[in-house]
Amino acid sequence: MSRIELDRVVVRAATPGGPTPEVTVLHETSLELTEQRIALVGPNGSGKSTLARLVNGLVEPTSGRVVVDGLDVARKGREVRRRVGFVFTDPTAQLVMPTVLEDVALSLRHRVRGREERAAAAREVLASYGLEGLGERSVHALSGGQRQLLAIAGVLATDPAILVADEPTTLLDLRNARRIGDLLLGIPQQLVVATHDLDLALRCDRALLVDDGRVVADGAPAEVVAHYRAGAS
Ligand SMILES: Nc1ncnc2c1ncn2[C@@H]1O[C@H](COP(=O)(O)OP(=O)(O)OP(=O)(O)O)[C@@H](O)[C@H]1O
Repeated sequence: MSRIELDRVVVRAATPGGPTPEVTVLHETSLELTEQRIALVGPNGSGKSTLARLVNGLVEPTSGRVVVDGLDVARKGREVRRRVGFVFTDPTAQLVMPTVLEDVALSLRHRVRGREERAAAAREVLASYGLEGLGERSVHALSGGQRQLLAIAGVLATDPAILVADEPTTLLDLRNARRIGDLLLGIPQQLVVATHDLDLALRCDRALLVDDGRVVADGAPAEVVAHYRAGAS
């Protein structure tokens, strides 16, 4: 299993024109994440996305270090991004090619050389996610559930060691949320998922409750979710 370490990480952001010149988005945080499935829960604006984005360098610490499988994210960003796949809430953020097949083929570009071989491999990927027959379609002509499935298929096709997902089920109906949740919980890679879907969090191995830029509870999901629910009632 992979290992994600945060060593005294602080994230501050400039707020030009705001009441203060900068805000602390994440107060000093040290963590070691070695479980297979880790959920980040907490209210809107608490810092879950920030924590998730630190793992692949989309957010840089103001101070402290983030280390992924021994690689310092600030120094080895490219290698880290190869190890860490990232899934966004809105899949259109990461579907960039005109058709479904081309999009998956793009994800396979480092692993499969040759146009024909890549197209064949992309078709296999689509079939394994139940998206066969949609290869020639525009990514914009898919349902929300199909689009999120395609985005995850594309990221997993790059063969990452870790998958970080930022609210991957927020835009989906119950059935698709469940389907995507089942898929994410079933992958062999380490999963870090920021989510408001407490059923999904409860099915993880560890949960962290983030509130106002601090990890305020950390441990077994049932306890952490109960703590979160008690605070919200
Ligand atoms: N670059 C930035 N500049 C200013 N403020 C920021 C910046 N990035 C994040 N913040 C603020 O930091 C806080 C945490 O944001 P973050 O997106 O991590 O929260 P979140 O828990 O993922 O929220 P949500 O559940 O609504 O997606 C928010 O108040 C946000 O406005």
